[in-house]
Amino acid sequence: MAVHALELIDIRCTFRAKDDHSQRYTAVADTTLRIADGEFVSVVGPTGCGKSTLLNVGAGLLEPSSGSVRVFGQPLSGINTRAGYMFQSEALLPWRSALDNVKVGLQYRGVPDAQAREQAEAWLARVGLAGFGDRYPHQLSGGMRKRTALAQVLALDPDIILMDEPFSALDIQTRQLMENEVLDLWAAKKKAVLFITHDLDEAIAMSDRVVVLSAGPATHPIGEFEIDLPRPRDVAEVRVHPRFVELHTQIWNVLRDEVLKGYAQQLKAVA
Ligand SMILES: Nc1ncnc2c1ncn2[C@@H]1O[C@H](COP(=O)(O)OP(=O)(O)OP(=O)(O)O)[C@@H](O)[C@H]1O
Repeated sequence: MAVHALELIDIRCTFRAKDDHSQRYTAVADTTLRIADGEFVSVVGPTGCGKSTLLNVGAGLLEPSSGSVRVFGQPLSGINTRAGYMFQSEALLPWRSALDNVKVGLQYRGVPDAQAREQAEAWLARVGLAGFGDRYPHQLSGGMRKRTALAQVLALDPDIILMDEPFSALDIQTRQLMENEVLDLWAAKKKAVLFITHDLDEAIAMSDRVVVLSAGPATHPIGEFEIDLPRPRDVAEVRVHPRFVELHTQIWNVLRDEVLKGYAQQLKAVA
């Protein structure tokens, strides 16, 4: 049997409720998610359902209340050192240049300075930022900052890439450019990717497989779809492919009720 890059097995995550610490809130329950080596898997679900919680479990940043995590067949304890993590929010150090931001992870790993510089420059060039290495984050556009963050993650050559709505803050054109760039980089190295998004179009355009989560509490997978669209893909062009439209309809049929439930819960929470 093939070894999976990442396995989340029978995961449950229970937190103390934010407003009343005597109460418990089970965000995720009965969730098993396996990602094969080289597979691109997206997880979609209504807002607040537990997508980031699952990603944090896979990154080793959050210990589940029960269940287990395996990385290339080995039980995970502590931080998942084989994974690189790209967040929704800005993760660049504002006082470091783009080049130094990409270098920092390599330096923590003990790569000598000259070599770290060379690798960081090569990665900045690969994400289209050759010549921008001396700019500070505030001197870069939102898309350029995302490219820098991407170079920062990929420079470490992780076997697993965890991405939590990395492009949600970008305008649609920049977002599609970045999505295509990620697909090109992924096709060259074929790492396992766990991609979290609430955007179903993005999930279908990028992935080999889309997993749909239920609304919370006790979020769990309620559908799983193989995305059998041809590759290489252009995320803008693939959206008009008849099979894309078919898959979108099938998945949306499963997701729609959960989105409505999630929305109703949000309204209740602010009432
Ligand atoms: N540390 C925590 N303590 C208490 N509750 C938490 C904690 N982390 C997450 N939660 C709750 O668990 C649920 C799932 O949160 P999570 O951030 O994983 O959802 P999400 O699907 O990623 O959300 P979004 O779509 O808004 O990004 C939410 O109700 C959240 O308030």
